[in-house]
Amino acid sequence: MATTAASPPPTAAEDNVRLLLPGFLSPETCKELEFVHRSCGTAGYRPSVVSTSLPHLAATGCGHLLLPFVPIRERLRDAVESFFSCHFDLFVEFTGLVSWCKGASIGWHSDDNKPYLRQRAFTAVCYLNNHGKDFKGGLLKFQDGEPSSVIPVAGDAVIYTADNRNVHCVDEVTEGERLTLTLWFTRDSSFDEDPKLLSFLSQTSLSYEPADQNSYIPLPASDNMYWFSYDQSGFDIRCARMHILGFSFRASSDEDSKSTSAAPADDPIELLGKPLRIGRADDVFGKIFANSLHALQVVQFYYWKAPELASRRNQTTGGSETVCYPTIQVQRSSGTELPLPCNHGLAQTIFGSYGNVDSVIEWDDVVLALAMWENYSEELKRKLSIFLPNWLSNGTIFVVDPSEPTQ
Ligand SMILES: O=C(O)CCC(=O)C(=O)O
Ligand SMILES: [Fe+2]
Repeated sequence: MATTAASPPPTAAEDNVRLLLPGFLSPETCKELEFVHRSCGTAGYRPSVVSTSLPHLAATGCGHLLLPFVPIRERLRDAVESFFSCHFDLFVEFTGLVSWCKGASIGWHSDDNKPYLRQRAFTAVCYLNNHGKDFKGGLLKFQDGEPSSVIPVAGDAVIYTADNRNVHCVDEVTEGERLTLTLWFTRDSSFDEDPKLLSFLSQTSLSYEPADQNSYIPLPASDNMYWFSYDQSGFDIRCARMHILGFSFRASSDEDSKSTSAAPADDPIELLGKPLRIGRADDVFGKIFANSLHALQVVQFYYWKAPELASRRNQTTGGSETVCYPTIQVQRSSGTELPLPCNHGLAQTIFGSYGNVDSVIEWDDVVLALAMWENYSEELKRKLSIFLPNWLSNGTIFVVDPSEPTQ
């Protein structure tokens, strides 16, 4: 008589437990997500990590910046449901951009290994920049099965089960900033991220007036969320991101700069929530930004679009295209730099230096970037005003076909 032995638990080697998806995101999408993260990121949940979660975006006046994530979440969920054969079963539990900065690592673990993480069924990690070029270290390794390690390449994604068939670790990042988009999927609808996001969006993004700039100006969260601490020292992430690109925050007017030096604010960090300007060496840009995050978003946009701006400039000087620049003066003065506590050397060490940052900038390009950023934000806001009523009536976030009538 045949005996039926209890089957051993499946191992990673013999089951479909993970899949690498090369080139899942386009280079342009990686750059767009990098722009969002470097404009909006806050101190992460672990040391040496900066993160941008979707609820954070929705709660800080940047609900429109959720839009680039929507098709990616959908495509990743389809890929996970199809590979793990669990069609129409999954909800997104968490979506976030994560920077693993110098010193960041995580030891062997599975992603559902804590009582409060049991709801996680699958993980998806998309890499937004490149091992070797943008950072050193930071390989993803699995204890068992194939592929046994993943070398991050911009655009590649890896999907895996969140249980103990995928015990994994990330080697320490020794230089630069390793950027990922991480999602967890759950079968338990009570952990669905969408209702939380919709609740924030319905509080902040329901009214839409075309050309209302206030509707896309970011609102800073509490200052401590931007404090990156490292070995007894630290810096404000907003200042550090500006500094890495060669800019600094300046007082909003000469009057202000006098009062700033005469009567410094109790906590200078609070100045980052108030109107200010930006400068570079002896130059001060004439535009007054609503707060530091507004300025940072424009500077990061300028950095994202730098190659396009340079080629536009060449075309313009060649006479083939006329670009209308708004007039914004640049003053040559030492313009008071805000007295902010920012350990610049440490910021440079933690984030490394970015590629393709010119030491000399064309202020005309910053003016053009500002106009392009306004158009970009306006367009996303307009799209959100079409999508949001559909999302609210469905209770989920999905790509809406704009040609379909609103429900
Ligand atoms: O970023 C990766 O490669 C994996 C991240 C990870 O293991 C985690 O966040 O739990
Ligand atoms: Fe993990």
